[in-house]
Amino acid sequence: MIDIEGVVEEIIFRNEQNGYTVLELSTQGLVVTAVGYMPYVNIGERIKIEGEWVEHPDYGEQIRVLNYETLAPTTLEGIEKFLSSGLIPGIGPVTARKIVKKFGVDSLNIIETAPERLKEIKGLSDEKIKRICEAYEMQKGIKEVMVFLQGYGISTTMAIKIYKEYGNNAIEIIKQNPYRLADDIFGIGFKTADKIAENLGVDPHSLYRISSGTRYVLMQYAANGHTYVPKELLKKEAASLLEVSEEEVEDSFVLLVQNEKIHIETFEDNTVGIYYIPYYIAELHTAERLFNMTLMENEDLGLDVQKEIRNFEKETGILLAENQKLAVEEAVKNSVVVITGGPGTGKTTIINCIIRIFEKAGKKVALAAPTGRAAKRITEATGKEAKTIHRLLEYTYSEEEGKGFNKNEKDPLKYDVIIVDEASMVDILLMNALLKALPIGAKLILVGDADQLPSVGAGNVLRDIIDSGIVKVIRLKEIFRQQKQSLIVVNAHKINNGEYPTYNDKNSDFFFINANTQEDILKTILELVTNRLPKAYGFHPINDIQVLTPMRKGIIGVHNLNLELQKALNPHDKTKAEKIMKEFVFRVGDKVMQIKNNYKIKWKKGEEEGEGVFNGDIGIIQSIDEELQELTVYFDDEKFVTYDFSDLDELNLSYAITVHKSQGSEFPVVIMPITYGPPMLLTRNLLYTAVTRAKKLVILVGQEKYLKFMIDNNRISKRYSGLLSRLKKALLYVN
Ligand SMILES: Nc1ncnc2c1ncn2[C@@H]1O[C@H](COP(=O)(O)OP(=O)(O)OP(=O)(O)O)[C@@H](O)[C@H]1O
Repeated sequence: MIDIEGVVEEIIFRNEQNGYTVLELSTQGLVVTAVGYMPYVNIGERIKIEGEWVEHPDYGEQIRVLNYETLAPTTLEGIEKFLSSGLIPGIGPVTARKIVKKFGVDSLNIIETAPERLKEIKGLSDEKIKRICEAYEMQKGIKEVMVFLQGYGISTTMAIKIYKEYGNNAIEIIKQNPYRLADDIFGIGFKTADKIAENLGVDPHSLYRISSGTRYVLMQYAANGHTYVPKELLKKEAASLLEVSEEEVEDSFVLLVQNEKIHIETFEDNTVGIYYIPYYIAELHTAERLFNMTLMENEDLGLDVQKEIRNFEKETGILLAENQKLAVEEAVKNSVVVITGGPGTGKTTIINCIIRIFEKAGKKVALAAPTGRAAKRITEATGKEAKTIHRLLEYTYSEEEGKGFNKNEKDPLKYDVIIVDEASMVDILLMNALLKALPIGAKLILVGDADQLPSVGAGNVLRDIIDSGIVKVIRLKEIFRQQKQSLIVVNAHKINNGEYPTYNDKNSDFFFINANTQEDILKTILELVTNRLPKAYGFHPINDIQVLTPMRKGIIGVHNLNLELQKALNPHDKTKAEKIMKEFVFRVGDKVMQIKNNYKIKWKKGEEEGEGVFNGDIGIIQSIDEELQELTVYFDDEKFVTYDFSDLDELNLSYAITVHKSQGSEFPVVIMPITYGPPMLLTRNLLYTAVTRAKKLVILVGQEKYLKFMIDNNRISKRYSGLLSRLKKALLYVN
């Protein structure tokens, strides 16, 4: 065993995931190579290592590090290197040199204990000094977290996230309840938290561990769209995750009920479902509130609705079909209605007519949609500003109070009528929040397409409401768009009815290109995006064309398509900044998508500021700043959002996205590969959703037999949701 102290000259390699590092250490005039687990060692730092000499077949003699300790750098050169290594956002090589020139070997001490003295350096603003001090403090905290979590495969990025979430109490919080990591930190799963717990001495059979695991399984199910999990299934899954008996899992239910973490419900058919409590409350209240609304006396508008419809027809030149008129009348008559129909069936036209009538009657009307993109679209189509539901309800986040909506039962919305477009995307939590904020007597008009894939979040809200029979539902079937010329619309309806689409008519907007292998499909897609479509139609390859795919993996899976499309559309270029990630590179000009709801992240839109970027939001990378360790995205809804590098796992390239993630968005052109894959993915529902995302052109590429397979495959994956049965029960009660 040897002991060496030296200054880190160079990091030659680092595996961010497990901290394995190869570095060059200068010690007493010599430079030696050291390898081993040293996740948080940085250039310029002085370290003390313990290890042994080994002979590497290719690289020669090196030290295998068994233990290490970091010491603050002491030489001028070391301090300068350390400061400029990128560890402290805000300090680059120039600032580092200035600081060291001024304060010499005392530099780090001054940053730590007398930061106000940094003012003595020319060109450092107060704001920058504040940032430097915060970053210095933070990196010390992160280092502590890293050391504490050594050996659990926690990457530096994860440690930063943990520190940012819990601050200086991180270690204390983890010690108290390591399972919180799996709930709070995106990217840390139950297994990792469980390993930490084991090392902290948590008994594998303790109720504490088992109830944490059970709750985790429930949350996973919720993330996949279920509001509850059947009891037997939950027992099985939790027992297998935790490697304990199903009886032990069942025992944990008692504690979880006591602590108000879960709710156990026996349904009409005697099956038992277990809810994670927020979903139970949301479901229960949604059912209650909807039911109460249907009992509400309806106020007379004091207008002749028929006459108003005739006026609307005169002004727009559109003669409403009977069913459309009915939709308008029912919207006026009832306190809740659902208007559902496929593309081009006149939903927007009806919304326009409804807004007009209510506003003429002096009512205040709010228009909202679940996503920024959908809100923007309906704003353009109606000329009336639509908000996202989050904004309508004044979503806020604060450190003290956490996330929440300012608009709720205590401070309800000040509108008489709320129209929600793309209602199929509203999940149970959001529906509950919306209903909570409705003032007594207000009307709710839900407009959407119930045949789309259901919401990303938990629940089957729109379909359950429709199927329950509790509210008036108007189904629009007739297609009006462009005198039925658009094959996209005609084919969407055909697909939805289980018929095969027509395509490849000259000058039409729906094409199928045959390609037999996945390699050929990929080649064809690349050629279409980069060359054929821009040339033939003038479409912009990044802004206008969206590749959608059912799959995540494989040649035409979302990951590989993104790599290939990035190479073709936004290749490496010395003038464009880049940030290397684990499996790909982010580059200025890349199209990216947010892949989880982030309620805290700040955005700016002109003078306006706010928080929250949501799953499915798409934008373009505007800038990457290595020194500040930040990446800025310009989103479709004109918001600028700056991400800290440690939050970049919330973004993905989005030249290609999965059909699931495309819900609620529309694109001028949609291209989709059609090939073999798991039957649960190749469904009619999914094809219908993909096709209806396109406004101007659909191109399917692949084999026709799989297109047929999809249309014939009418399976709808089951969602465990209790809303339908609650609403039905309520209806029985009235009848
Ligand atoms: N009764 C009608 N007679 C003639 N044209 C109509 C009628 N209703 C709607 N349209 C026209 O059909 C087209 C599609 O209508 P609209 O945009 O309202 O449908 P939509 O259901 O909102 O479709 P999407 O959801 O696909 O946007 C529009 O051009 C509209 O003007």
